[in-house]
Amino acid sequence: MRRKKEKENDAEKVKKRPLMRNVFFVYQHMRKWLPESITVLALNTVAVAIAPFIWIVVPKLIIDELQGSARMDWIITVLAVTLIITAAVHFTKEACIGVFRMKMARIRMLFGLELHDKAMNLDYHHAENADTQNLLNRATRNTGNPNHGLGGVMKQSFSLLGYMIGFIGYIGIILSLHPVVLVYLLISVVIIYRLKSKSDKYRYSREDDIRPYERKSRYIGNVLTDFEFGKDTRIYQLKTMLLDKMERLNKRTEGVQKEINTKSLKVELIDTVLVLIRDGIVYAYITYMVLSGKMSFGSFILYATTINGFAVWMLELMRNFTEFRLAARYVDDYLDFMEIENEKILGEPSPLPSGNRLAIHFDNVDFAYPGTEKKIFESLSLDIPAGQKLAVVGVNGAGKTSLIKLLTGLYRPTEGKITIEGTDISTIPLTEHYKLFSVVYQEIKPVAASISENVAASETYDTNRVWDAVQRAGLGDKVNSLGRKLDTPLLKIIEDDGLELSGGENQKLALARALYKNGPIVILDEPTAALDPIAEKDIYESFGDMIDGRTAIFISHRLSSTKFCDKVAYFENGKIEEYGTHYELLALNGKYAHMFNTQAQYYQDQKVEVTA
Ligand SMILES: Nc1ncnc2c1ncn2[C@@H]1O[C@H](COP(=O)(O)OP(=O)(O)OP(=O)(O)O)[C@@H](O)[C@H]1O
Repeated sequence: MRRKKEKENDAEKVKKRPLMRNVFFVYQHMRKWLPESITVLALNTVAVAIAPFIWIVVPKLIIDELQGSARMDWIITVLAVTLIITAAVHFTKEACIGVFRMKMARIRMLFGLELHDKAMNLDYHHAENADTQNLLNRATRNTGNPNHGLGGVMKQSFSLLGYMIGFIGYIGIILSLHPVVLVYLLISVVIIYRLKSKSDKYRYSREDDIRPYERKSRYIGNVLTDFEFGKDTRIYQLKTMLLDKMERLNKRTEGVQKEINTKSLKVELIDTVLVLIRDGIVYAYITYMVLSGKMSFGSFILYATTINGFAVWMLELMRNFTEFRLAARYVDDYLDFMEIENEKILGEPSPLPSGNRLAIHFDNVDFAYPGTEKKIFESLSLDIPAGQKLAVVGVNGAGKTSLIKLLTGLYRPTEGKITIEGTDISTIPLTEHYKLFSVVYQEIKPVAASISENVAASETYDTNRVWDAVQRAGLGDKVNSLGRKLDTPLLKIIEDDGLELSGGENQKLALARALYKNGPIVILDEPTAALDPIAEKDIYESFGDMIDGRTAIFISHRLSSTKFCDKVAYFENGKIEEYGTHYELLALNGKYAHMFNTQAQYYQDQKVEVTA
């Protein structure tokens, strides 16, 4: 089973982008964003390539000179020049490391910004898709971890070219010793390298198995530490269940990691034995050459330091190269995410319908959520004339919120079309389309920013308009009672004195945001669920004023609220079962009337009980 999976993974790898393409992708961006980073890279390359040879060549020169004419002034000059060059090379390397580290951090941040921008602009259905979330997690490691993917390519490039040039220098010296020695050294290096890259490939493929465990475990970690889950986790004692789940996930992760480690340990062992044999043979050969008088003592020192340095150099080069290759492979994760395509608009882009009174038409719409079979809507048709206030009601799961998701463009119908003022919405670019709607959802999450910024959804805003929206949404008194008024920061997550609003206050804030946006189509999805009865009554009474003649859709389980709407559509299983005014539907005495009476009866019974 595992074999099969490994093969599948390998086959998938073959389909991946060429590694050099990934590397050039990183270099292109380095050049585009911070061209000086390439200069630093080049300087460091020269320093790295020169450094080891200074103290390989100079001892030979000095020993040969001592055994020959022994000119002290010559020796002192060589030593002085060598010391100056060593100091310059050392300083260049150190300075480059510091500067390059800063440049890399900046470039990773810029890659991160592009990633966030992409994530925010992805079609909404991706936000609910586990595969896309996995891709995003993998892509985020590229920008968050300096050793991984994009960061890894930059980091490993820093010394890699220097090591490669130095490698050529080593080859030249060893070739002058004996070509067979060079061939032998190279063969052993190739064997070790192949073993290591196989082990790295295995690691890469097995990390795919770990990822879902990590994601689930991270989710549980968030639930356990998130303020918002605090009540549920305590009252229902969810802690034990969640910790047990987390423990199981961590054990699975550990299991896979153990298999990966065992494999790389075996490779390390073979590597050590090969290095031992390799060095043993070469040292025996040069010792023999000196003893038989075929090599000077100076040359012995030269070759001994070369062979010694070569082994360390090769290991560094291989490690560097392997990590460079691996990092370049992981750049795929970033590109996979960045290359996710949004659905294209159909045909020529249409301009946004203009005006504040827009008619909406659902024309034979079919819809199933991506990756699911079940049709939520089948041949659904619905007309909402311009300026109409439509109440959408029905039991849980009837499709009310799905209707809104389709209208606002978060999902696209599988069949049929939705038009606004006759324009098929699938021909309107989404960023334009979103401008049409002022929506208040049942669940609202303010962001950690000031009240004004939350209302205006921007750092720049018109304070008078923000005040107006806040007051109309019924939040005026609350804001007036705060020391910093509209500038009060929300949430404690960033500011210590951040304000935590109650559920109902949050809903009023969402209402204020919708009023501020002033979109021509207003959608209220259970906007009063968390409001107290007085606030709810105030909102209903000012509903007409808030809507101000716009087309509005009002989803609510509180059927008394539908009285404020022109029409009511009663949904069941994705179909409109009943349609008419509130009073028409009551007179019909069907499902809507039954639901309404059930709710009303509950209140009447309470009244009777209290009177009794
Ligand atoms: N992202 C999704 N993927 C798959 N199915 C979904 C998704 N969101 C909702 N559904 C399914 O679509 C159906 C309709 O859900 P929808 O949220 O539209 O109902 P609703 O009428 O708004 O319910 P409620 O009154 O509880 O808010 C439900 O069966 C639900 O399970």
